[in-house]
Amino acid sequence: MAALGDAVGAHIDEFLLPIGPDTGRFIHSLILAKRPARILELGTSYGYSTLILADAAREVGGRLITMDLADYKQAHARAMIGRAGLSDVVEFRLGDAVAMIAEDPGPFDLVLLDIWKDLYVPCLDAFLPKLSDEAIVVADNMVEPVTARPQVRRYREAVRAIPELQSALLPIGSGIELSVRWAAGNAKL
Ligand SMILES: C[S@@+](CC[C@H](N)C(=O)[O-])C[C@H]1O[C@@H](n2cnc3c(N)ncnc32)[C@H](O)[C@@H]1O
Repeated sequence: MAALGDAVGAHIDEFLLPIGPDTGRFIHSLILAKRPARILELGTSYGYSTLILADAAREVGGRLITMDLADYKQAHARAMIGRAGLSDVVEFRLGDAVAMIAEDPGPFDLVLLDIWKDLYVPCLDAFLPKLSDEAIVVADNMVEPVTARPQVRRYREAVRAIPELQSALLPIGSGIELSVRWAAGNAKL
């Protein structure tokens, strides 16, 4: 079994690893309800979650920026988005997400964090100053896979230590941490 784990680890980049249908349905509903204007996806991969985010973004007149390091994955995702007639909703950005977030002026109204798990905290640090008031951050893989738990635990600790973010772990799909930015001065608080 250990050998199988090592073999999977060596080829992890080739697997699909999508958010799955439950998390997909949840985020789709969230977008229809909150109507974010500017959505950021960290981890395009082959476009499973990109299609869901883009479909919801189109319904509410929003735009999606999606980032990934792998050109061959984004090429596939771009083709799928084209076939779905969603190309005008999505902007594909290729490169290191942490660097590309730093270059973007923001604001971000909804973020899907589904990149390699050691990058969750660096990505959080990069997009935190660019979140709009009441922005939502959905971070995937809080429960599964088990091998990612030490890294996602560090993310949960980091996100819960930020006073302007209210956070909860939801048992949806692979486990998601849902955080909302409630800044001081928000009349709803
Ligand atoms: C779990 S997959 C994303 C799955 C996708 N959200 C879905 O539901 O189909 C994580 C992705 O993060 C990408 N990635 C890893 N390191 C990155 C980095 N430094 N910058 C941008 N993307 C990166 C990988 O290429 C991989 O496609």
